[in-house]
Amino acid sequence: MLERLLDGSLMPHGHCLLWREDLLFLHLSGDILTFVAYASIPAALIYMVRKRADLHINSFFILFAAFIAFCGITHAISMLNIWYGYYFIEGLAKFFTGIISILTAIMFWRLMPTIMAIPSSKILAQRNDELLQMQRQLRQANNELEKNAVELRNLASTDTLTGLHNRRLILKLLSKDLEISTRYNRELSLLMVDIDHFKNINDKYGHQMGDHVLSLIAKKLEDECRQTDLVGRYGGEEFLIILPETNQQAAIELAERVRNEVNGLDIGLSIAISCSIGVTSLIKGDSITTLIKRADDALYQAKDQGRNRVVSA
Ligand SMILES: Nc1nc2c(ncn2[C@@H]2O[C@H](COP(=O)(O)OP(=O)(O)OP(=O)(O)O)[C@@H](O)[C@H]2O)c(=O)[nH]1
Repeated sequence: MLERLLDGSLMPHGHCLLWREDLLFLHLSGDILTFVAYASIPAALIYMVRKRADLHINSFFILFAAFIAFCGITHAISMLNIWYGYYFIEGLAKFFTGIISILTAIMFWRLMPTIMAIPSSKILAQRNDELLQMQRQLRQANNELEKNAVELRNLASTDTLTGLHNRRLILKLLSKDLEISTRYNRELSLLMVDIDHFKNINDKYGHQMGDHVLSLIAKKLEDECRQTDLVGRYGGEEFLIILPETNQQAAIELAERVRNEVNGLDIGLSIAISCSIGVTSLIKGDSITTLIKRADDALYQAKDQGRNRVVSA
């Protein structure tokens, strides 16, 4: 075998293409088309890699571009060798193409798990649907949470029996009004309303009737006040009315009207309903504690003087 190689009988005879034009055309056109394609594919791959730097298989695409480029070069040289004899250069190009092909094949197989893990467009569409559904559910849950939060806020600030502001909120509002009135030197008055002998109603007619009377009186207080006045339930049968921009005289007049209306309530009970009211107005240097204390003291005096009356501090 070695002797046959050395004596020259195994050496190829060259590309004479049998001296036929049709074969020449066939080979040439095939090589030209392949060369054009092999030149444009690496350009497309490099363009893609530059635009999609986020893809983690970009090193494979670069190697693949080099592999295609070398294949193109081999085809180009084989065209030249139809007329010339650059067989060494062609052999060299084929050799490097072979090496780069092997590297590409190895890298391709190594990347196979990564490529297989890329989800198909069908799976992506399915996941997208799932995400959209989750988003809808989250939005719905969020709406319910917001609704609950509003309800909780109302519960935290509203007295459930009467629907008035509860003690926490009315004190907070009073503190705010006090601050504003003090700063801008405005008038502010306060009524402390307490139902007289309320215990008797509970004792005689039961707690449920007591609740009913409480809510009727609460409604009456609200009806008698202006929109800008603030009515709250301060304790069991005790109410606080904040009267912004109201002087003592106007507050006493309102208190008398309220007392009269409550006294005139006809609930069909044998016990007459009445209330006592302590009135006070803001004076310089007042704090929420001194203001409430004065209203409370006035209320105490009203009770002391026989109830169903208004006392101003
Ligand atoms: N039905 C009902 N009763 C309540 C509520 N909160 C407090 N009370 C009752 O209100 C009554 C208050 O009684 P007292 O503090 O003795 O006062 P009073 O009977 O109104 O007498 P004076 O205030 O002195 O005129 C008690 O019997 C409490 O149980 C409530 O939410 N519903």
